[in-house]
Amino acid sequence: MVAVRAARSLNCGASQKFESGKLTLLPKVDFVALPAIGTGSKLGLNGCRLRASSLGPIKAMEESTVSLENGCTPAALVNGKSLQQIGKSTNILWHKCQVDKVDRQELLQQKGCVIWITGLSGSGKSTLASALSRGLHFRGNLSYILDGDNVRHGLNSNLGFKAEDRAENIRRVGEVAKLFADAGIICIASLISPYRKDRDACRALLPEGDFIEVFMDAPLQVCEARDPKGLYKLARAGKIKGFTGIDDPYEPPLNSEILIRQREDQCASPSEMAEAVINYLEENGYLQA
Ligand SMILES: Nc1ncnc2c1ncn2[C@@H]1O[C@H](COP(=O)(O)OS(=O)(=O)O)[C@@H](OP(=O)(O)O)[C@H]1O
Ligand SMILES: Nc1ncnc2c1ncn2[C@@H]1O[C@H](COP(=O)(O)OP(=O)(O)O)[C@@H](O)[C@H]1O
Repeated sequence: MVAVRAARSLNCGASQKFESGKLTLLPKVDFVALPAIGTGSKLGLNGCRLRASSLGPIKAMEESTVSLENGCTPAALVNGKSLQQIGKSTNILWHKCQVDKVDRQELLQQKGCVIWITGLSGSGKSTLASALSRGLHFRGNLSYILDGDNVRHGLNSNLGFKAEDRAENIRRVGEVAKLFADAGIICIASLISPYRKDRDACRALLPEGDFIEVFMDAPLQVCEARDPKGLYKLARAGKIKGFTGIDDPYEPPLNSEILIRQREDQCASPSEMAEAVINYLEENGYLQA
């Protein structure tokens, strides 16, 4: 069963768009020939035009003067803007770009947001992420998946599974997802993300509504019976310590935007789950600029 908060819920029957597990091919995006860029020229995708305000000549660099106090300490002001300290970074300045999120969204004809899929190992997070990305692609919407397993192959390869490492894993993915959303992309983050506090911190990074939490509500028995990687077996045998659901906690969301309830005898197909999320996005205006 799939329950969607603030949008209509979906039952398990197949729909036209996802008949027999297949996605209907919708018209693809057309690319137009790009004119030479200069003052007043416009370029776009799908007939979309950039806002005229974006197209003025771009200054290579604002004249910046950093005055030094006492010979070595940077002053608090650069061109009237104050330098900041963020965490361990001192004397940093936020640079604004002439092309902003609204411009990128107009180009892509969609709104950037984060679909955050959380649940136990084996609950179907990666399966949903993949079906969703495919469904969006065939509709002409740009998405990108940040999968926990995959991100741990690179950006987060220095992190393990202790609570602090999981928290840092989620924090980094939350920050990257925020950048993707700012790029106008529908970012699909698929991680166990077992702690409520860490997920809520990611939610707080984004504008209201742009963090859409999807809870894969599959009981441990269902996930353990699936055990596609054999990890539950190893955890039960004591060969993996601190495995989520076995000897490490999972805190389910209390109020996720979308709930996907899976039981042995009642399980929506991957394309039905994807359709529920796409419906939510459509009904909440994310699939148009
Ligand atoms: N101790 C322990 N606990 C849970 N999971 C473990 C563990 N060790 C390895 N794995 C594998 O790592 C995948 C989860 O990575 P995540 O980045 O999503 O985890 S977390 O959000 O930081 O908790 C997870 O992938 P999924 O099965 O796709 O969820 C597991 O394959
Ligand atoms: N809706 C579903 N119905 C039946 N099996 C599913 C469903 N979603 C996922 N599975 C199966 O469950 C297993 C775990 O799915 P996966 O997406 O890898 O989970 P996770 O990413 O949460 O670890 C896979 O073998 C997958 O084929």
